[in-house]
Amino acid sequence: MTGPPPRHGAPDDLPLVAEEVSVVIDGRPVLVDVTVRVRTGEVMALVGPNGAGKSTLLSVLAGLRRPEGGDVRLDGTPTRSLRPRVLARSLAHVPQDTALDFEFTSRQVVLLGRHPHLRRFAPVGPEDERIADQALRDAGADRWSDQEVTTLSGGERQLVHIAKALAQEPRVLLLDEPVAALDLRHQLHVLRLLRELARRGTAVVAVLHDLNQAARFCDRVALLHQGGLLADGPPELTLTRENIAVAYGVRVVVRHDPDTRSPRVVPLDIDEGSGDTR
Ligand SMILES: Nc1ncnc2c1ncn2[C@@H]1O[C@H](COP(=O)(O)OP(=O)(O)OP(=O)(O)O)[C@@H](O)[C@H]1O
Repeated sequence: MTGPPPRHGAPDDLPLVAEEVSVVIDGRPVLVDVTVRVRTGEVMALVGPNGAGKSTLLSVLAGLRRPEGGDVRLDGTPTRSLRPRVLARSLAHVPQDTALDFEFTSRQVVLLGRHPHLRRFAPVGPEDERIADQALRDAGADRWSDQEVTTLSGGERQLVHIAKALAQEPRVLLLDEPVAALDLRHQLHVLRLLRELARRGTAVVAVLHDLNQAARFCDRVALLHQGGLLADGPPELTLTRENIAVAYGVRVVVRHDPDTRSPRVVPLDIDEGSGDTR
């Protein structure tokens, strides 16, 4: 496993903070006064209906989109004042769309994750290669190391992009639907990997659609609804029948699952007249 050694005793460490962030696209408010504090050693799920603003918020957190209002700070410094290369030494972002149209092998793509750490124009060295190979193994993508990424399946490509982010050895890891294209085994592999990264001191934020995965694998769930945070806290406090009805317009029951020891959301029916109908 790549990454920093386990860190203990810093539960209040907040490397990345977004304060009252607002985003307007084509005159329409997409995020409204959203405050998110990303904690070291924690896996945070970002959930919410389609179009709620999850990817937009993630790209704001990643410093890829400048918000119209509010501020994002990395270790207290506004991300807008950091050069992308400097930001990339601390923060990695795995986008939803991982399509690539250049003829790189998986290993070459993963080695790109080392570039923020290299001196300008310096080639990758043996240590970078070791870290990249370890990242490929950790992500479960080493089988395709020498295969061109344009020839990979969607799920294989997703794992390679996760490996690239691991090779960056970030303190903050942001992932947009990281398990969306993966089969059951690879979903579990990646979700367990995120937990292990958090245990070793990484701050992890993942956009997820599966509320039961969020409940089981995440310490905290932030529920976005119409561009605002409807709830933010431990899964059992955010994934309630009431919150889910408001956000998704779906009637559910929430049970305690004795096998996973976490809340389990069972959808019953669409609740006509409520939910995100923007
Ligand atoms: N470039 C853009 N131009 C116009 N509208 C946009 C643009 N980017 C985002 N939006 C709108 O902003 C809203 C939030 O989009 P976003 O992708 O953040 O949602 P999401 O919660 O990630 O959705 P999903 O679960 O479907 O991926 C949507 O209504 C979307 O149509």
